[in-house]
Amino acid sequence: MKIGILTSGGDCPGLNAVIRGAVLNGVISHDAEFVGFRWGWKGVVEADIMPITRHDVRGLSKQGGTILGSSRTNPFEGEGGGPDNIQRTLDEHGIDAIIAIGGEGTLTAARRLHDEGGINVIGVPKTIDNDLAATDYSFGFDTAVEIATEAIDRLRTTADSHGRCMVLEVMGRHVGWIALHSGMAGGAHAILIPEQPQSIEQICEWVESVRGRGRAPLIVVAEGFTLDSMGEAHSHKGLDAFNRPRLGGISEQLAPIIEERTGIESRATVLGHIQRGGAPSAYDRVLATRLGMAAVTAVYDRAWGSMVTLRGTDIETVSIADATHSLNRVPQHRYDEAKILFG
Ligand SMILES: Nc1ncnc2c1ncn2[C@@H]1O[C@H](COP(=O)(O)OP(=O)(O)OP(=O)(O)O)[C@@H](O)[C@H]1O
Ligand SMILES: O=P(O)(O)OC[C@H]1O[C@](O)(CO)[C@@H](O)[C@@H]1O
Ligand SMILES: [Mg+2]
Repeated sequence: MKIGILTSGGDCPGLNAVIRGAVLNGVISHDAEFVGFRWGWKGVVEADIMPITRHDVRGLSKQGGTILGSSRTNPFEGEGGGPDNIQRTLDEHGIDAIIAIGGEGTLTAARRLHDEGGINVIGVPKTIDNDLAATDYSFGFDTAVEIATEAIDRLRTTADSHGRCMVLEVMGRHVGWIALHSGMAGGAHAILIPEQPQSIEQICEWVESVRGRGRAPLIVVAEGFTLDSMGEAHSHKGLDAFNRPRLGGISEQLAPIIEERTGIESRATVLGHIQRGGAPSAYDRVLATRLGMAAVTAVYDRAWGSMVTLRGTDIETVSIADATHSLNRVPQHRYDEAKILFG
């Protein structure tokens, strides 16, 4: 078989490890041939296709980013878009199946191409946010948490030196998993996540209680967090390619308010894309490699329209529809557990 691979949506440490896992399993176990679509669905729509050999994936599991490039192109748009045109392109290039590695948007597009046009697609979940349902963890999350935790550790020493309040902003558009895990790992005094709007009074109460014990307060906030007085998440950077607000900057809103209300000098740090760059952790390399290998097995099982997933310690297969109908949000009991440590 000839299998085409694409990476779409925001990049994520571990994408290259998925590609390597797929190619090695395909070549070794099935004598498969591989090509890559450049820049996500854009490469499918524009037939921008490159060969991927076993040689091309050498040493790739530790490499950040994606050798194929990524974008937020919609595969239903443009001259070569839509299931009929895409099937024609696949036929012209003798491609039997697509392995689509992406988040909820990419996988929804993959499901529609399969359901509406019969395209042979297998999905692989990727997101540093860990917001995809139907998989216990997604690769990239562990790496992002590690990077955010290191940032907390570093902010703590400078905060202590000046007696300041530090507000660290991490990614997490709809869910607060990165904030929750890095905040717990780094001993944050408050963790603010999209699932749990808070009042500014409550935040300042936590800050003052920390100062009362002679400590420098450290707050972790996810970019999608809202104060209970805000209608929607803070955004001042315009829209993304799919016309959604680009988030970021809530920490810069909070720090001056905290300073004004508590009198504690406060600083904001936006960690941004540092969380998505660089080498994946060992955990993410293993998870990504296993998912890539399993995606090829799913191709040979002709399990079209399904996604490979982590359940406990096993890699399983679910329908993409099941994986995309809801988000993996931080449940109440996990927040309540973390909250015992606030203030
Ligand atoms: N319902 C949909 N139908 C068709 N295409 C879609 C749909 N939702 C998203 N897409 C396309 O898939 C692209 C990738 O989706 P998106 O930008 O949300 O990234 P993602 O795969 O979810 O990864 P990330 O974790 O970065 O959000 C979108 O830019 C859009 O072009
Ligand atoms: O800056 P970009 O690449 O458009 O995307 C940023 C978004 O992508 C993510 O990193 C992953 O979905 C979000 O946390 C963030 O809001
Ligand atoms: Mg998305």
